[in-house]
Amino acid sequence: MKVNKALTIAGSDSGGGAGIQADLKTFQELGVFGMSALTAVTAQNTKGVQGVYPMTAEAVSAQIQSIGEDLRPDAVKTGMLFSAVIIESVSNEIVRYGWKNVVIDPVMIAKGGASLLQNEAILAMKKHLIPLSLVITPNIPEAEVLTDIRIRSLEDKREAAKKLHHLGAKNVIIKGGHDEAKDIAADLLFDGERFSEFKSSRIQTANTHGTGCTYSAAITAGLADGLTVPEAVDRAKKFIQAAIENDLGIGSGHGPTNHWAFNKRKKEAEGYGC
Ligand SMILES: Nc1ncnc2c1ncn2[C@@H]1O[C@H](COP(=O)(O)OP(=O)(O)O)[C@@H](O)[C@H]1O
Ligand SMILES: Cc1ncc(COP(=O)(O)OP(=O)(O)O)c(N)n1
Repeated sequence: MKVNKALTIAGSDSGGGAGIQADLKTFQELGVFGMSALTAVTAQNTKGVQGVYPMTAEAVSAQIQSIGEDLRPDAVKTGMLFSAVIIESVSNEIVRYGWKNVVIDPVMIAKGGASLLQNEAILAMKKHLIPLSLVITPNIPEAEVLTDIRIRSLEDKREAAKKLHHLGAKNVIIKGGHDEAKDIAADLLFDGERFSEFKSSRIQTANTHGTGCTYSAAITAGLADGLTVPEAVDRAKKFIQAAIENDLGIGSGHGPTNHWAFNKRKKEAEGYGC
């Protein structure tokens, strides 16, 4: 049996809804063997982030090397990277191992407003990491910071996507979660030549903690499985839609999504449901 493997390089969310916990749950649900390199520990729950405790850049490199020297991932994603030195170490390791299926979720700010990336790290992300990406998945505020384009329309999104492609990302997905006035959650994909949109109905809920992490992890799992970028995005969109629609209703703030929902729905469709 061929086992497909995916690595997440990201921060820990003690509340389990975002970060490395969301990534590993998503990998598991999509049948991919999950591995992790921790960049920071956050004390976090559905109400917000109470503390951020970064790892040293050496510790991040050492974890990635342990995986690179032995288990060899089929796809890699990055999430919260926190500092310029961690970004440089991660970029160096990606180059060292020649990893190509690289998904960058340029995590900057948690839903409650806490900063998960230092301001001076943005330049390092643009210079060192984005050129190594097969896919980058910014939300609208992140795309605005990375491109200096104010995004108010589809045309603005297209301009921002082109600029991110110019920075070296082979495929750019600008996510529509923050377009709250629209009843459709539309994610725009640009592959350097063509634009396409992946759409779903917008669900009215406060329980969207970790949507970006879960979505980018699902794309990474798809790439590890050998799907093309559009195929991986299409499946990831269905995965996140099911996860938001069936939220767990736990915690008193922005609750987590439901990582079981996609497979539960699939099993029910196949006649295994109760
Ligand atoms: N309320 C919602 N209803 C349906 N889909 C959503 C909703 N909020 C976010 N999404 C989807 O979740 C994924 C993550 O998007 P987004 O929430 O913008 O990321 P982030 O967590 O990084 O801010 C995207 O596919 C987006 O379209
Ligand atoms: C440790 C950690 N990493 C990433 C995030 C951000 O997750 P995201 O999927 O963007 O969801 P929200 O924070 O916006 O709900 C995080 N919170 N913690």
